[in-house]
Amino acid sequence: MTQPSKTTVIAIAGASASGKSLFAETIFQELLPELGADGISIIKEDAYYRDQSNLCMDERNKTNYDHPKAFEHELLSSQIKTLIEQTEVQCPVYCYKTHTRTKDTITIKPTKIILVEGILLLSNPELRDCFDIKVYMDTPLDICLIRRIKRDTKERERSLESITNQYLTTVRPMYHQFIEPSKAWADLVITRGGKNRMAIEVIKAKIRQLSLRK
Ligand SMILES: Nc1ncnc2c1ncn2[C@@H]1O[C@H](COP(=O)(O)OP(=O)(O)O)[C@@H](O)[C@H]1O
Ligand SMILES: Nc1ccn([C@@H]2O[C@H](COP(=O)(O)O)[C@@H](O)[C@H]2O)c(=O)n1
Repeated sequence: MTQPSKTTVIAIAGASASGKSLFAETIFQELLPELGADGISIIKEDAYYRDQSNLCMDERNKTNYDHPKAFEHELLSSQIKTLIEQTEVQCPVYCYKTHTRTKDTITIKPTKIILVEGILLLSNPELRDCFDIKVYMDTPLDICLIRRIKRDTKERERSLESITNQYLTTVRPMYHQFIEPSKAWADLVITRGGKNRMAIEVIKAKIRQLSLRK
């Protein structure tokens, strides 16, 4: 994106449980002391899953959460553009248990560096255009599945049966249809997940360099 503003927006995309959150959170936590809260922030694409409060739980359970239509990408891109214009936004808050947004929002203030992480960030042309640097976490799908099972049973209150059903019906097919092809748009492809120390250091060095810009 051609952007004379002081903001740099970095996308971190890739399969579910490929390590996007860990990678983004590690960079954020390690740079926060030097860049400060007005220097760096994180936005999660998951916060922009569509509100489903009008649907009953049975209907919500049937949603394909790995299809681009499940996200309000137009709200995400418009909020990124608002932040680039140096105006704060109200980011939705999403609940994986109820499959919908809560009534709360979180204020996100403009920062010099914005990290955005999510599965389908590079699949949407308008959204893609918002990013100055596009990173793709290229973790093998079997490793992602093992990590997703561990994470979703512990943190998202899912049963093994629901995880494996969802994986076979939507997660895996949508990965092949939308996520894997979006790797072609990436500037950097990261192997070995959210603990790839060299990749973390390379992105941190680039962010430090960009943060010195007026
Ligand atoms: N390189 C890695 N080694 C071990 N565990 C990892 C690694 N990368 C990520 N994880 C773990 O795998 C799980 C999924 O990672 P997460 O960052 O939540 O993925 P994503 O945001 O892509 O869905 C988390 O529990 C995380 O701590
Ligand atoms: N109600 C929901 C919403 C999303 N998911 C799954 O989350 C995955 C994306 O988040 P990651 O942190 O894993 O990247 C996506 O694969 C959806 O299947 C869900 O299970 N329930």
